[in-house]
Amino acid sequence: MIGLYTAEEIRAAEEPLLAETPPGTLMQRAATGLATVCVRLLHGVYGRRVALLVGTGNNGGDALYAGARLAARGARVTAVLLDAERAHPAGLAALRRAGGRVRRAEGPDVRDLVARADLVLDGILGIGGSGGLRPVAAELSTAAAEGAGLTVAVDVPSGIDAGTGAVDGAAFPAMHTVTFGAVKLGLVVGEGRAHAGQVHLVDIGLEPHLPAATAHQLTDADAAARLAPPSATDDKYSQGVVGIVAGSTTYPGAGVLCTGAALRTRPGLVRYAGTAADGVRAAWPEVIVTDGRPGDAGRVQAWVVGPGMGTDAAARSALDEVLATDLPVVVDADALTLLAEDPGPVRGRSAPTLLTPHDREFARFGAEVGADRVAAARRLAADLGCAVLLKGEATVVADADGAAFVNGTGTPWLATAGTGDVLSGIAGAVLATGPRAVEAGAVAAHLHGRTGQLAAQRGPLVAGDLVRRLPEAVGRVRGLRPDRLGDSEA
Ligand SMILES: NC(=O)C1=CN([C@@H]2O[C@H](COP(=O)(O)OP(=O)(O)OC[C@H]3O[C@@H](n4cnc5c(N)ncnc54)[C@H](O)[C@@H]3O)[C@@H](O)[C@H]2O)[C@@H](O)CC1
Ligand SMILES: [K+]
Repeated sequence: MIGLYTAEEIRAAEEPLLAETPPGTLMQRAATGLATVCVRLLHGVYGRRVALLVGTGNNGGDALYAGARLAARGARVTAVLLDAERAHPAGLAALRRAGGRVRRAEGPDVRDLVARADLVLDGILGIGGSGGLRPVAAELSTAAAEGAGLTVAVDVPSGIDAGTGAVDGAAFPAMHTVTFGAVKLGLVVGEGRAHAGQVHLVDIGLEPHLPAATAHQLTDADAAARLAPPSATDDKYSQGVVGIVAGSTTYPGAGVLCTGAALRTRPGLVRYAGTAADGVRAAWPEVIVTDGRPGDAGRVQAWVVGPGMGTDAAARSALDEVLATDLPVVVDADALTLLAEDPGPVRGRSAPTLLTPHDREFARFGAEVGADRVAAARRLAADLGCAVLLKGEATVVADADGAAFVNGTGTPWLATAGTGDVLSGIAGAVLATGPRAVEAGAVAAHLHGRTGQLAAQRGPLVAGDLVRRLPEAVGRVRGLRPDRLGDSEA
């Protein structure tokens, strides 16, 4: 698992490391790593035009020292100082010694210089920044984005909150972020995720000083450990039997998709109970189907309740029946709408329980999600005493004790009808194998995202494509490199 940290946690870990190393050591490590990534991304350095956007803190120092290294290798480097009197003096001297040029941010030609660069390094603000970019910095960031060159953020894209990913005003839009010591939470969630682009982690020796992370991102290997194939001694009952209560005569498709996703994730045995029984039976002859109550379906190890089931009295009664069991439950869609009216039955549960709201469903429980998505998921989880999977571009899963996961897989093509029904089916299948609810949610989100990426390789996807591609996605998750940070390179 990849640990995700706030700016405060990073600063606390840096203190002892700074004390035990000669002055400037960490900045040199950071700048060396940064320059190395830039060389790789540029596919050669000689003659390339590099613009450094340099703020007043150590983040600007990192950019200046990295720029000096690139200049020494023949790049044409210009540092653009946002506050000429307060730029890192030793970094400036190093850049000048290496043949780099230095200029102020003011002037009509600066925008052009930035837009024409092959590489723009954002050293405006690091983890010491607060609030959005000031006007000149914002204008130059826009020029960088509109230009033809690579945009690379130093440590964090300037203007994002490193701990939450919130953007208050303007922020630097990076294609790549080279981050130091540990991955900051704000690089993988909320608006910060889109601004960070691909994240590259540079080791500066911080790891021994880092606390145990309270937020993580799963790798493929982590997810694969929860998606192990059946052993030789398994039978159809021993792999986690899933019960699905989803779909209705009005929305049979939700039942078909949710059931199919559970079946394709963990094809031991899936049972279905609900009024979409005919549709489910026709689509999935492998499933044991009843049009009666959940209790009529037979024994299961976990329930999924909600997608397309409606919100009438019969749906409420089915939800209450499922929640009254001592079995793990995934609560989704219509069941969330019902639950928001009276969350009592979830508060009293001791078995693993996972709620899977999107933002509007989340708000029905009393508060908007807001800019800090991890905090929002933690808050609702603590309030209800269960795990909460908050869907989004980077899905967040949090537990009542504060443990959180931020998903790193997926594609914007997943924003289409029925993909949520697929996610809850996957989550039910994983939950039936016995993990904590928060872990099941994290594995399900990871696999769902990977399946989306796989299906999107062939163009636009619909939810049924996800169900079809799930077995292949499970296989790929088992086989991929173990050290990937979502789509990013660690
Ligand atoms: N502490 C260390 O040992 C290391 C720090 N490193 C770098 O240092 C960075 C942190 O350095 P700093 O603590 O100097 O912080 P920053 O480089 O983030 O800069 C903070 C400065 O910016 C000003 N500022 C804050 N918000 C602003 C805004 N919205 N607009 C304009 N100015 C604003 C502050 O007044 C302060 O002077 C890290 O992100 C990393 O890049 C690395 O060199 C590795 C080692
Ligand atoms: K930066």
